Amino acid sequence: MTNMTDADGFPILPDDPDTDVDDPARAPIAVPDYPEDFRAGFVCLLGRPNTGKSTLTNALVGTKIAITSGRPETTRHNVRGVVSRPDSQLVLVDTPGFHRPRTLLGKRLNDLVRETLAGVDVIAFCIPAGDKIGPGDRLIARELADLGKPVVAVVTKTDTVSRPKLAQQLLAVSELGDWADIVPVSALKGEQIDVLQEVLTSHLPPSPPLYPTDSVTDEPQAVMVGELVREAALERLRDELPHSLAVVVDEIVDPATAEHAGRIKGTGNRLQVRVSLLVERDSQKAIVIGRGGANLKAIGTEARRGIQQLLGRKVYLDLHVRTLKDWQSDPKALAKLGF
Ligand SMILES: Nc1nc2c(ncn2[C@@H]2O[C@H](COP(=O)(O)OP(=O)(O)OP(=O)(O)O)[C@@H](O)[C@H]2O)c(=O)[nH]1
Repeated sequence: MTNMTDADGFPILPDDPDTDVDDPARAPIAVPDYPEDFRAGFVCLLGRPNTGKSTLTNALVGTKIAITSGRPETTRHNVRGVVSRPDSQLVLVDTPGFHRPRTLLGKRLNDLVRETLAGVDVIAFCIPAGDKIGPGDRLIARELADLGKPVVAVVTKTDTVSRPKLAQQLLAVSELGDWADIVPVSALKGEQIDVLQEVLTSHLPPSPPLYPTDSVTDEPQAVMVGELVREAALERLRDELPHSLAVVVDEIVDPATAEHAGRIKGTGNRLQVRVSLLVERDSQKAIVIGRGGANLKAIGTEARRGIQQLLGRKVYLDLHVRTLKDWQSDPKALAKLGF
């Protein structure tokens, strides 16, 4: 390594002819010194909806970055978290659930999953300890067998079953495919998380760190803010609006640095966050707003709490409900929403 450093004190790395410059995610970044045997790479958490992928991502990274909820299919973005340790860096890609395409949105999600898998070093296939292995799991196992990548079978939610049941499930999972390893974990209780970290890291290639070693996620702040709002909305609306809700962060204005400082009266130095909740029909708009605005108020309160925790400062959250007709089946609308 060279002794030259940039303005922030990071060493400036020499050009590396082996670097795949076409893939920005693989390009080395300037980082403080790292050991020669450092390992780094991407891991993708995969599994049917509701198998605990988001919760496990959060447990591995140690900070809330992916959304979780009791409802299936809540993860629409590939949220990445970075686990940095002295000898390794694990970049987590939390994928949307694998499911049969219903709307165009469903189809896009599956394409996204396959695209994601092509670029990772190791795959973690999540199967809950208490769920019977079904056709969905077999479908995923078949797809994974052809990839030629190491797959670690992760038996999740071990706190929900007895020891004998867990032993049975481990046996059933071992018969489902040819796994590099099988690791039982409870993300909720924090059990075996370190073991899973070790096992996943063992499948990473030798590589310099891929991200600054202090970063938790590479998701733009706005996406994380949007996910927190969507999580709060899904929790509040339960069965009323399963899949027709999208969230767009219109604007995040910091009065301390913005040119038009203090645009909203009475909000002081709070960060001003404007978010639109998009529904497909006007009737759904009424549901989101609720009687006397009760739903919107509750969603705002819950989301603001999460955003303040995430950003570590007071936030003024401005929520709008808008109708964008049939957004789930409109490719232009989908592209605009980042799908
Ligand atoms: N008891 C228990 N519950 C868990 C555990 N991990 C996740 N859960 C619960 O299982 C449900 C689904 O978890 P998620 O992490 O949202 O699952 P997911 O696979 O990311 O779901 P999708 O985003 O729909 O694909 C939530 O209610 C979690 O609280 C665990 O270790 N133990």
